[in-house]
Amino acid sequence: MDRTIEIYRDNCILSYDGKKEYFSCGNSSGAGKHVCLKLSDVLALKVHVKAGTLKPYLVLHYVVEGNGKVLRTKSCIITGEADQHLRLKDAVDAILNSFHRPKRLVVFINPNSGHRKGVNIFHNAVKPLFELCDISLRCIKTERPGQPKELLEKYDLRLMDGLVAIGGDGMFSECMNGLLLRLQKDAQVDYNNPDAPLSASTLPIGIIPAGSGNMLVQYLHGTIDVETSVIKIILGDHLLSNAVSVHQGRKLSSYAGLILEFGLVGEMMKDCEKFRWLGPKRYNIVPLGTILKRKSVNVEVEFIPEEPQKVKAIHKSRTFARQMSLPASRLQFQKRVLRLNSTPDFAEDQKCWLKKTGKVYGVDSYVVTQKEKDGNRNLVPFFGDSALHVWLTDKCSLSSHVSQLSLLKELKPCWDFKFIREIRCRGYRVKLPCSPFYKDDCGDKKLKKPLYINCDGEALRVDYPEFDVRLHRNAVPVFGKVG
Ligand SMILES: Nc1ncnc2c1ncn2[C@@H]1O[C@H](COP(=O)(O)OP(=O)(O)OP(=O)(O)O)[C@@H](O)[C@H]1O
Repeated sequence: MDRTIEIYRDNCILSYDGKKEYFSCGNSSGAGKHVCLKLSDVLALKVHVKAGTLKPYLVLHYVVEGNGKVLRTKSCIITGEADQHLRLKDAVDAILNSFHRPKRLVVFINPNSGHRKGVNIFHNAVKPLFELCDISLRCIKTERPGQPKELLEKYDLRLMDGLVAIGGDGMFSECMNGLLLRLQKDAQVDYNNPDAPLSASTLPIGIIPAGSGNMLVQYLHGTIDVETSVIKIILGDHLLSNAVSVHQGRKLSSYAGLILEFGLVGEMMKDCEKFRWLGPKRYNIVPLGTILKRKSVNVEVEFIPEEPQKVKAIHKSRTFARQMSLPASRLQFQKRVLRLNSTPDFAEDQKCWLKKTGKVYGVDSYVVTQKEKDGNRNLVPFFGDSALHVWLTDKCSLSSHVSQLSLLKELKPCWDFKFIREIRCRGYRVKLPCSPFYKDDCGDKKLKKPLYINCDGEALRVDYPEFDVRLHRNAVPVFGKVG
């Protein structure tokens, strides 16, 4: 029987058995097995030549869902005549091109993340899949902290459809910082001013888990499976994620894309850094010591409360535009993304600031917030929330505090405690009125003893008795879909 091969109209790729009764995809494991695929699950269609006979055949590579939200690749052989192959290949390639999947990626590998497997992961699990899908890669193995930021400062962004960080949350954060800072410079944004609207990125960032902390990947894909992360990047879907900026001493200290925890958790990260030689195990051991010596600190937290009405109005007035750093041609790849004045004009809102004061163990905020799903106690991540979720941990017994932190670690609701005060806001300022300070040569007040913020898994030093945090909505697209 002659096998002709066709693209069927309902978005399935199929081989036609010649009887017009059913459509099937020739399968290497045996004839007659019918595979129905959505074209959006197709990764690539490759022409191969059978050794000896020189007869060409096609191999279709596609995605299937496995258990526990994991994605896997599968392939099947499609037989037929050479002219049919050509027709099918052209048709499939045209369809795949119309999906605007990334074609050129810059990959930053942190070889020292987690169990130091980043380079192996790249060669064994990442590169082969990207190559299969004809994605050209510029691969940079980092040699020191700060390198992605340095490279991105000058990198020709026209040469990429996205960034990929192989490492942990810290590596993602560093790439995001490098990209956002570069874009602020290009757009001449006064990034040292906490109230300056952020120029958002239209270049997506992907993350492939290889670190000790892979929370962002877990949030995004519901699994920290490497192959799933690679497939999600290839498929090109992305969601808009918020970021926050941290300013102190009239300067931008950092952006964060995941978490910002001042006080106890910041101290934990600083203590963990001293035990880096222990590897990822340090995160299980060292925090116990930090919590035993926990200290509260007097704070004044001034914040701009969430105002749903107002936030909605601001969204309407946003315009659509292109990444300033990208030439028009590259934008074929970009989905239309909001060109944000991602921060509402805070200066206008000075009157709206509210204040909470007290002695606290921490002022913590999630950039990716968590919402309870369907009334049950399981939390689902929310990347584009209209406000920051901030909580103050007041003085409490050690046992209650440990219970609360354990819930937090297990990603369970942990705010139903009397000593937790919650705020939803668009930005806040932490003042440390009772922390000893001195005046430096410029007359600026500086803390005698630095305090720390856990900024996306890295310890960020607080040197000034005041710092500012601002939410920037939809600041950066991230490859993947929640779920
Ligand atoms: N080659 C390198 N050597 C050491 N540190 C690096 C290197 N490249 C990047 N870094 C820095 O390492 C930090 C942590 O990276 P990452 O999140 O990938 O690893 P992690 O294992 O999850 O975290 P940590 O190492 O802090 O436990 C990042 O802030 C990044 O700047």
